[in-house]
Formats: sequence, structure tokens, C-alpha cells
Amino acid sequence: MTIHIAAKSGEIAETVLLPGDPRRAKWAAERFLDNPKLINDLRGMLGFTGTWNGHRVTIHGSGMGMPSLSIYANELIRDYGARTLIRIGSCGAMQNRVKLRDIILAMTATTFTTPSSGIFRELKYAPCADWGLLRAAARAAEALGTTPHVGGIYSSDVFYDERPDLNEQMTRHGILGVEMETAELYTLAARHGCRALAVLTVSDHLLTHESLPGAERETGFAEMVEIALNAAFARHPEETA
Ligand SMILES: O=P(O)(O)O[C@H]1O[C@H](CO)[C@@H](O)[C@H]1O
Ligand SMILES: O=c1cc[nH]c(=O)[nH]1
Repeated sequence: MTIHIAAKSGEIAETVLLPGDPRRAKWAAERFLDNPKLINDLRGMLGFTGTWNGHRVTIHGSGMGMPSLSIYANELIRDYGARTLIRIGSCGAMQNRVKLRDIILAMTATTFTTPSSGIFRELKYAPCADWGLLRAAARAAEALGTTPHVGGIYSSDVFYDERPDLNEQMTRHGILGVEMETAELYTLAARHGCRALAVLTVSDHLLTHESLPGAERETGFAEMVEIALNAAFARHPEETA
């Protein structure tokens, strides 16, 4: 047990899927895992461990924003031995060619700051995805009949942004979408020698102002979970262990 996770030692798998929303963790665990067991509900942040195709998997909420994700990712890695962490999140599209329900695989994430920024001082650290996971996720998406967008995203500190000029610059520089956690996840994974990836579903669009109707979200989110699970356990000889 840690300050924020009630699971006993051994109750968390080496592979952890991290949705921001704890209810998405419950939905994904019930839909995709065999014998899902609730292993955490402290502060309502739900976590479940079960198996997928015989592999142990934990699906645990990370909350909204990098400070929240940082708490859970630190404890999952340092106290429970998580080694592969895949965010399964929603995001807002920042390019016209990116449509509602599309899948984005985040190669890298631009930020103002992360909870880790202090250690880099004046350096602008560039957080990046694990290549083996990224490649496996792209292949998994294509096998499911989906062509993902692969590229840079923006991990924002705020949802209600008072700087529209910044979003314009992100769009101008090819950023695919905005969310609030990936940069810190990639930074922590690098620090601790873990693999990390963010698989995102476009839930709304910053340029067209469309948003995904609630009833349709589950379908898009299911695709994202399938891609994440397939990527986590893909085996290619040259991929990282
Ligand atoms: O759907 P999740 O995973 O929570 O991700 C996105 O949604 C939240 C904002 O509504 C932020 O956490 C953002 O990153
Ligand atoms: O952080 C987020 C998530 C979804 N949509 C946004 O615009 N921002």
C-alpha cells in the first residue's frame, strides 16, 4: 500500500493502462480483462487487475493533469514495479485532417512545464514515446483497420486555455492534439527505464468545435484500448523487452 494506492504488493501487473477517468478504468477492465479484481479505490481512483489473452494487466485511473498522473505513475513504478505504462486518453484535435474518433499515437509531447521541469533547469527536455510500443501500436491499429495519426501532441496544464495564440502556434507547427498528461508520463518512464506510450482518441475538435456525442464515445475508446493491449504484448525480435 502506498499513500494513494491501496493495492497489496503483487496485486499490480507490470503492464498498466492509464486512463485519466477512473470510470473508464472500470469500463475497460470489465470489457477487456478476464477476472478483473478491484485493487484500488482510494479517493475514488479505481484500479483493476486481471488478464488479457493470458497476460496480467492493470488498468488504473491517473486523474486529470500532470500533477495527478505523476503521483500515480511514480507509485506504480517505484512501489509496485510497473514497467510498461500506456495512457489511454481523450484529446482535442488541432489539425483539420484529424477528425473526431481518430486515433493519435503520441511520438512526443510539447509542454510549458511538467512536475519534472525543475530538475532540467534551463534545459528543454523532449519527452518521447518508447519506439517499440509506438511501432507495435501503429501496426495494431492498422490490423484493426484504422490508420492512426502519429506525431507530436501538446500536454497542456489547463483545460480552459486563455491563450488562443498558443493553440494557433501548436497547429501551425503540426501538433496533432491537446491533452493533459503525456509529457510527464514519458519523462517519468525515461527516468525509471520503463516503456511508455499514449494512445489517444479524439473526443473534440479545437478548430471545428465539434465534439463526440456521449453515446458514441465507447466505440472509439474500445479501439484505443485494443490498440494499447495489442501493443503492450506484441513481440517483435528487435523490440525492447
Ligand atoms: O480522457 P482523459 O484520459 O482524462 O484525458 C483528457 O481529458 C481530461 C480533460 O477533460 C484530461 O485528463 C485530458 O488529458
Ligand atoms: O485535454 C483535453 C482533452 C480533450 N479535449 C481538449 O480540448 N483538451
